[in-house]
Amino acid sequence: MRFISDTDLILNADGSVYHLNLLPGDIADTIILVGDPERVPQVSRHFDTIDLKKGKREFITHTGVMRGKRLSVVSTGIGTDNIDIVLNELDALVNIDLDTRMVKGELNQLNLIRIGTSGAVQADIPIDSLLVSSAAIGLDSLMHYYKRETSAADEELLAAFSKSLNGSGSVLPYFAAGSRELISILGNGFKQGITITAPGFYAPQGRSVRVASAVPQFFEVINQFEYKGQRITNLEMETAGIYGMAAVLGHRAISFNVILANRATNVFSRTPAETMERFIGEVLDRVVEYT
Ligand SMILES: O=P(O)(O)O[C@H]1O[C@H](CO)[C@@H](O)[C@H]1O
Ligand SMILES: O=c1cc[nH]c(=O)[nH]1
Repeated sequence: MRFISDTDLILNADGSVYHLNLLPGDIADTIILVGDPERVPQVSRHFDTIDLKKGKREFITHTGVMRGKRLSVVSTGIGTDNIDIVLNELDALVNIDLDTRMVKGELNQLNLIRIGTSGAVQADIPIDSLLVSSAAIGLDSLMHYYKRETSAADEELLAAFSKSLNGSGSVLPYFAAGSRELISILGNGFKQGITITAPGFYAPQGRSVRVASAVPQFFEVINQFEYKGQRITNLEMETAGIYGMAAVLGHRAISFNVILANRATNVFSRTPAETMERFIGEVLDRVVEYT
């Protein structure tokens, strides 16, 4: 088995992983991932006990127990560059012996459940609704750096999308599916669709403020793309990285999108905090009951 060097996996003086500042045992095997660090206490206030609070930079973790189920909530900050860090370090906490720096003989599988905000791209997806990402297309480049296997069907969809987005070839997208098992257990009854994970909030999501977009028709392509009955439903900034990294590391992931904006109708929620609060409660109820 391969020894993992001091610079491949950096540990702090107390033995904790470099960015998350966590030790093995600090996390549960079911983890809620949120972008905004301020959403961490909004989730953990539903726990009956909070046994651990740690953090560094934007990566805040609370671990506790809700109705007998041990849960962690971890903030990732914004973007898939942070997802690379969070998923690798969470995996290291459960699958690498940090004393010997060897991969464990028996691997552990985490349940990773994202609750994030998002913008819908279809007029029929209401603001203040919850949507599950069946899969995601990453317009960032994270998963191009990892060896991975993809199915022929996924590659076909991706090729069709890539062709319609950029004849010029300036964007190299990747496709990553969520855990079918988690989606059928936890996502039952919610609208589902393909999420676009963008490497930014403004031009990379088709927004125009002062500088013109270099990818013409970005929004129209995303809004009109259809492949064998599948369509793109929403835009955000982490899900493709979470789905891609969870798959290569052997974990299960599902992403819940709290729809605060509708980009097709240009309407933004008037009650973003209340909507988030309601769906945190709903998702946690399902997580506690079914995982
Ligand atoms: O609400 P969170 O989880 O941060 O997610 C969304 O909000 C941020 C942009 O405002 C991006 O991180 C996007 O993915
Ligand atoms: O439009 C939106 C709303 C929330 N988060 C995003 O990334 N985009």
